[in-house]
Amino acid sequence: MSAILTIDDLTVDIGRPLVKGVSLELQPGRIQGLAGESGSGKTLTSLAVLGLLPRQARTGGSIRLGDTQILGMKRRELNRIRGHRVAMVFQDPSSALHPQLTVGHQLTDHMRTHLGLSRSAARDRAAEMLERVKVPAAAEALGRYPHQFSGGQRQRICIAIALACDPDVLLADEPTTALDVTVQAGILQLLRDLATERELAVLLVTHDLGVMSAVADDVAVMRDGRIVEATDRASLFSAPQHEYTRSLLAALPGSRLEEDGS
Ligand SMILES: Nc1ncnc2c1ncn2[C@@H]1O[C@H](COP(=O)(O)OP(=O)(O)OP(=O)(O)O)[C@@H](O)[C@H]1O
Repeated sequence: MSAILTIDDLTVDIGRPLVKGVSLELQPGRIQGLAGESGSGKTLTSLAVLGLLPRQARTGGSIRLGDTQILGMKRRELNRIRGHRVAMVFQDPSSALHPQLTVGHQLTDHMRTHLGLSRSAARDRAAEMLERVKVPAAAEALGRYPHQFSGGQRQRICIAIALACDPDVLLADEPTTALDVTVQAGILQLLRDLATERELAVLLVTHDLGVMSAVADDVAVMRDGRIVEATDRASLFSAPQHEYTRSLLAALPGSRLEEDGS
């Protein structure tokens, strides 16, 4: 299958080299995990895809969406791609939503801008999207404000907004880290289902290999700006090749228990 997004030998330098030759391919319907400890360059890699790096950042290599080179694209051109063909979900759903605008307003604004839908068509689609991400009482939910929802429901709303314009690629940066453990699994399952049914290519950035083991098809492990290991999920967890990957796996709660024999 051909890649929808291809990152090739990406470098990011902000006063010093921070991403040092990262290559990744995202395929439709698959979740590509990007793991590694804090500061390894995961977020800078996803920000580069969105063209959201700080102005002083110098980049090298290429990022192609289909056949289009998007690294170094002008802001105006990127705005058309961002939110429409490439969408994003961040760690903290509370700060991603505007507190003083209803959920319906935020969902429909986005669709009207990118898809040119009429007010009523956008509203119908917004209700459908909320239903799909399993926000209860979707039609009434459109008239409510973000603070009237739980953290997990807010993240579902962010996912609905991200997917409202039917993007090809979803970048999810620590999408469950800010959430209660009890709701994390539901959000991950939702991402898994959406990737499959919408042929969505997902880049899932997280430091948590437990999250990776739940949903990623493929996992790349980053350390100090480089990918040190990239393989399918089963191989990574059953036969990690790199010492650093093994140390990350050993830090997972389940493996500690196994080592203790308890
Ligand atoms: N605007 C910036 N200016 C200078 N250095 C930066 C900037 N943004 C990030 N860095 C540095 O780049 C490195 C990689 O950061 P990045 O946020 O990509 O890591 P990460 O793997 O996503 O970690 P985390 O999980 O903590 O977000 C870190 O050393 C960080 O301090």
